[in-house]
Amino acid sequence: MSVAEPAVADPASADTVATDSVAPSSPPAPIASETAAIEVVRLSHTYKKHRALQRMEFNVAPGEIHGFVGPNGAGKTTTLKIICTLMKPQQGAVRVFGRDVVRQVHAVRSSIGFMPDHFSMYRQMSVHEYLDFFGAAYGLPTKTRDGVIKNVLELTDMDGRQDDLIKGLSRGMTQRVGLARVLINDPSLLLLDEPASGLDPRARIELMDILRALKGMGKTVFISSHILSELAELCDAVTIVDRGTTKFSGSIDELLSAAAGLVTYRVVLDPPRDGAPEPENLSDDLQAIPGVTEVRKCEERPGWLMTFDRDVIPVNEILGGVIALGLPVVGFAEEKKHLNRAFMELTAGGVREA
Ligand SMILES: Nc1ncnc2c1ncn2[C@@H]1O[C@H](COP(=O)(O)OP(=O)(O)OP(=O)(O)O)[C@@H](O)[C@H]1O
Repeated sequence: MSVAEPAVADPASADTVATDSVAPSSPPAPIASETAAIEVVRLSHTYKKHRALQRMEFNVAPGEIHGFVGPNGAGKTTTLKIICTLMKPQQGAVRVFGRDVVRQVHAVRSSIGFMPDHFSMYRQMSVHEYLDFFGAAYGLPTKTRDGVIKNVLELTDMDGRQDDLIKGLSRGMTQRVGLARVLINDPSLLLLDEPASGLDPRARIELMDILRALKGMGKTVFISSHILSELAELCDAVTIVDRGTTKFSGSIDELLSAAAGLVTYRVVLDPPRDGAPEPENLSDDLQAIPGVTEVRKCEERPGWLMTFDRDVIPVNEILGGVIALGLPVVGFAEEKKHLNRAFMELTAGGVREA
């Protein structure tokens, strides 16, 4: 990593670093609030003879958390590397806050923080030494670095861990240090390639909470994953890609309506008093409600998952059917997990379950 030209990622992972940049002679012009955080326009990329991206097209609005989802080999990492200026677009254009990733590479780099899917850490360093190293690489003056490091450790819920050695950290903690690293230059846009991969459920939830807090600070978060359900609760919008093409790009609500009529609702019942068992045949009773196609117990949270086709039977009739059974209903809400079904329809490859 060069100090004068802070890399936004592990340079070793770059295939073709964009080098024909034009150094800005004056500070970049202010960004209009309506300018898209990311614009990908008819982006194509071929590795030797293998076409990885074919006229990929989508926009990311500023301030949103935007999921980038696709099966293995769909082209997510290639797209991310082009957005973060580690590779040049062969065809098409990419702009970050209105700035071209080839012609305005310095301005783009100063506005982004990229966390690759695999990144090497200096395992013998303490957390503070590691972040201080990257702070220096980003050109932060020595006297301000400690304050910045304190801030990014707070943001990533790592305060008090600055003296821990990186080699002793769990995978979840290591990911947080990686996130702290990309926050060092206070980027407006975070590009995160599969940040939740390999994390246990608790670490995933904690990571998602941190990303929500970063959104609350006005940052735009672009996050890739194989797993749509992992992002559904987090994201405002999602782009689904398969075999290098965009299959869907829009809000989660638009994705829901683009999906087939099949939906899953989670019904939560007031638990029986004094540890008494749930009513017998509960599953069969729910299954017997007209229009219900599948019933199963929710594994992660309390409640039962009921699947039905809302184009065939209105949601309120299903709820009416549950209440008519005399069950003490305390919750009835749509499960975003059935987005997986939309994903399966939109992609040929399918989704890897968490
Ligand atoms: N350096 C490379 N040389 C040749 N082919 C490559 C190279 N990098 C990626 N590819 C191929 O390009 C396609 C897109 O790969 P990419 O890594 O962008 O997909 P991805 O969606 O990130 O996949 P994954 O989720 O598995 O990381 C894949 O078929 C992949 O094998």
